[in-house]
Amino acid sequence: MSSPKFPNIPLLSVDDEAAWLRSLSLTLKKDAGINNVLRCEDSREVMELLASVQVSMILLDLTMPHLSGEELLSMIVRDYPEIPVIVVSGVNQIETAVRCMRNGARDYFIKSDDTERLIASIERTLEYQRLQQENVRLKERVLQDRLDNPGAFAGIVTRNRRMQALFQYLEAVAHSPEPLLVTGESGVGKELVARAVHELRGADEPWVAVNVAGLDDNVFSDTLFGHAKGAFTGAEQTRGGMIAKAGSGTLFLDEIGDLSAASQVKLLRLLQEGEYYPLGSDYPQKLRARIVVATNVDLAASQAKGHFRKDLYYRLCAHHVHVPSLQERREDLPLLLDHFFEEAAQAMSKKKPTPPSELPVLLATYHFPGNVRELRAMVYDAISLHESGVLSMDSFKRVLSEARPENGQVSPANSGQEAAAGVLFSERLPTLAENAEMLVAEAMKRAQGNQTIAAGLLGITRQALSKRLKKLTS
Ligand SMILES: Nc1ncnc2c1ncn2[C@@H]1O[C@H](COP(=O)(O)OP(=O)(O)OP(=O)(O)O)[C@@H](O)[C@H]1O
Repeated sequence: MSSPKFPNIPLLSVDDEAAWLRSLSLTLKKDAGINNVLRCEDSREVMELLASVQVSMILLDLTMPHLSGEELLSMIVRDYPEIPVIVVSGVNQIETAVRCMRNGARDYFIKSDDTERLIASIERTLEYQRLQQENVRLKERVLQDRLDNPGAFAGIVTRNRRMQALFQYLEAVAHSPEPLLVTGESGVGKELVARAVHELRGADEPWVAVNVAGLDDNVFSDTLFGHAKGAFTGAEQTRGGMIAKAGSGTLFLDEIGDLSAASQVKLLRLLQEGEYYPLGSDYPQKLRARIVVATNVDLAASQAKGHFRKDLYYRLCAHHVHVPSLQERREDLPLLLDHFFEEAAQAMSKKKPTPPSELPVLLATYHFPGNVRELRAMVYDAISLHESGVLSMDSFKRVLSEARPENGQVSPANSGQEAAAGVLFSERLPTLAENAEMLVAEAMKRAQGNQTIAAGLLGITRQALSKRLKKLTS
């Protein structure tokens, strides 16, 4: 099977020496995996070629008959200023190098130099171009405020602005070869996001998900890389491993923040080298799949504390999206509720029930530590108990009251920090009656005027709340 072209837009190498062109192409392929190179031996043909073919960069010799490299450089910079030109010349003169750089060359190398520096410069240029293209695509998307492929996100129910912006970003980076890091609290929909990216890249390719939390290093290696027959006692069959299974599709590594230190080294090597050895095999295999990783751990903090490798962290967050918690996108609650009512009723072959109108109000007072997954579980529980008529709110109320801490403190729906920080008192301590008044007002606000829900938040009966409200207004 022929390996995919890299980079997807070809490099153009211009030199009158055919043997040099051939040897440079071989070196680029062997040492940098660059296998998409156009060669041109006649400098007079370059401008015509550029008019018909798109190239990502030009490697240009200087000493050539008919049209010299310096003359050609000026013409390229004038007509195609966006194409970077790296001069690769036999001329070892500082003045020539300075002149070329002044005239618009991006870099200058002597043919007798070792090729490592040249390759590093080509890689930097390609990376710079990739980021530029990504930037342009992002700008276009933000300006147009639309999605090219909304179908890929059909499974993610939302009308939140941040989620829409996240979808636009994902469309811009979907085809990048670099890994994608998806972070967010547990149950926010990270795997759904990863699947949407897979969809964007062409869902016909395989999707392979591996939860790496708690895998010891041997199991991690065997799961991902596979092994040759007889690699260890009990290895009676060859195992292809998950990377091979993912082919050119997506390899989703969940809970990456919990990856063991030894496995972090292996993952880093895989990403750096783009290939791996199945255990007991001497034949390297190519990584072709897109790697998408997810975690609810704060990886930046984790690497700062030394729990997660810094180099791997930077490699993984080439592209990064953070999925906001459900609490940060409360406007999605009614939509998600409706979606899960439909889904659960269908799964249990029941008629979709009519939910009481106070239900979204009640749920809006809750902080949902388990995010969308928790909401989904609540709905499924309620539907399983439901017989007919209007849906009962009992199962929802039970979860909410169980979530209330023993000391009666209510976890605020819109500010986790408030509870942690406690109440700040001014110099004059408010009286108990004043405090009670403030609490009642806050509960009524959060319950959007619904007395049953407000009473639940305050841990008193509806009648007791009603009495207090009457007192306040009398
Ligand atoms: N926006 C959404 N629309 C519809 N369903 C959703 C949405 N977000 C999450 N879900 C559902 O919630 C559940 C949890 O989602 P998912 O597994 O993607 O979360 P996660 O962030 O990957 O969780 P974890 O951190 O535990 O791995 C799934 O059943 C998923 O289908």
